[in-house]
Amino acid sequence: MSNSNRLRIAIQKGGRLSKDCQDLLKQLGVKLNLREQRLIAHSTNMPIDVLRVRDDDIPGLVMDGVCDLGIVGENVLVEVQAERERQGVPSEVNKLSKLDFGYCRLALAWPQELGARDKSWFEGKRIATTYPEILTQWLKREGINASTVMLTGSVEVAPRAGLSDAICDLVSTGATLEANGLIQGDTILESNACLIQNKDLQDADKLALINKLMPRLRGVRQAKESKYIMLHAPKNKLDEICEILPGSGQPTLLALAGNEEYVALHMVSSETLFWETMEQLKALGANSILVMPIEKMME
Ligand SMILES: Nc1ncnc2c1ncn2[C@@H]1O[C@H](COP(=O)(O)OP(=O)(O)OP(=O)(O)O)[C@@H](O)[C@H]1O
Ligand SMILES: O=P(O)(O)OC[C@H]1O[C@H](OP(=O)(O)OP(=O)(O)O)[C@H](O)[C@@H]1O
Ligand SMILES: [Mg+2]
Repeated sequence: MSNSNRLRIAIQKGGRLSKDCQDLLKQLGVKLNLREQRLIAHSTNMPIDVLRVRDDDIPGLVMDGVCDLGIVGENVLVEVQAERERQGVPSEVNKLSKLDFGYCRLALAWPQELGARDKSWFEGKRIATTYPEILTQWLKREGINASTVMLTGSVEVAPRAGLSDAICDLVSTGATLEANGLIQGDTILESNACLIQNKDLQDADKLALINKLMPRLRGVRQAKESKYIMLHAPKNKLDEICEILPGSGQPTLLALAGNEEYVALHMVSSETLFWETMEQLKALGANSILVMPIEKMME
């Protein structure tokens, strides 16, 4: 168990998730004294310490109570959980929230020159992966008898190097597969970054701090999805204009100095305005249409 009375959060030190994690903590109002080489960063305005580690270590640190919270890809979380379950080691965590970054999928791929293949082709083949537990479970579910070759990096070069017949690796844009002459097959897991909590956490002060941060997290996410919309609308077309604005329950209407026919309409929309909607608004006589980002929200 963490013996510090400061909330300990594990994040990835370097790599795909580290910048998003640091940005998220900043948006939550956590000020950090980050020094590149340091393992621990202390918050200067909250009783929080941030541990910067390899992403593979994050689930275990949270499961074992070394850290109270962690931000990690679901792919790594599921892999570590499966490995621990097989070994009979505690593997539960509370998943507090899925986050809106780190989206990728774990997919099968094979050399392009083989052309289209179905699942049965994998029978008896060697598949290189960093995720042997997830892959083995999938192969079992599908009734495919194939062997896994564990590689911690450069999985995409394994077929060319003669280490395997196919791979099972993370894909986002597909550029890595393409650059290595591989075709993407079945997706076996979709993943986002997520926020996890040690399931035995009982310290009242730490729980209170988490309860303070969670509404902020929801507020950050809601703000990202919402827009503040302002426009000038002809009074006689207000109903039609409101009808095409997404989520315009109770817009604010303001008089325009020296203009009896128009009003200013302000509203928070739960989604952005597409160009097509803006063109429709314009056709109804609206003008000065502004769509602005919202930084924070609290309802
Ligand atoms: N191409 C991608 N696009 C978006 N997210 C990705 C992508 N590749 C990986 N991720 C997510 O980011 C996480 C970290 O990826 P990264 O490549 O930095 O890991 P790593 O090389 O294992 O780093 P570490 O040194 O921390 O072990 C992955 O586990 C996954 O959840
Ligand atoms: O489909 P793409 O957009 O090309 O992304 C997929 C690649 O991204 C990840 O690696 P990363 O670039 O993070 O480097 P790493 O292999 O050193 O971890 C992943 O392991 C793939 O190799
Ligand atoms: Mg890693």
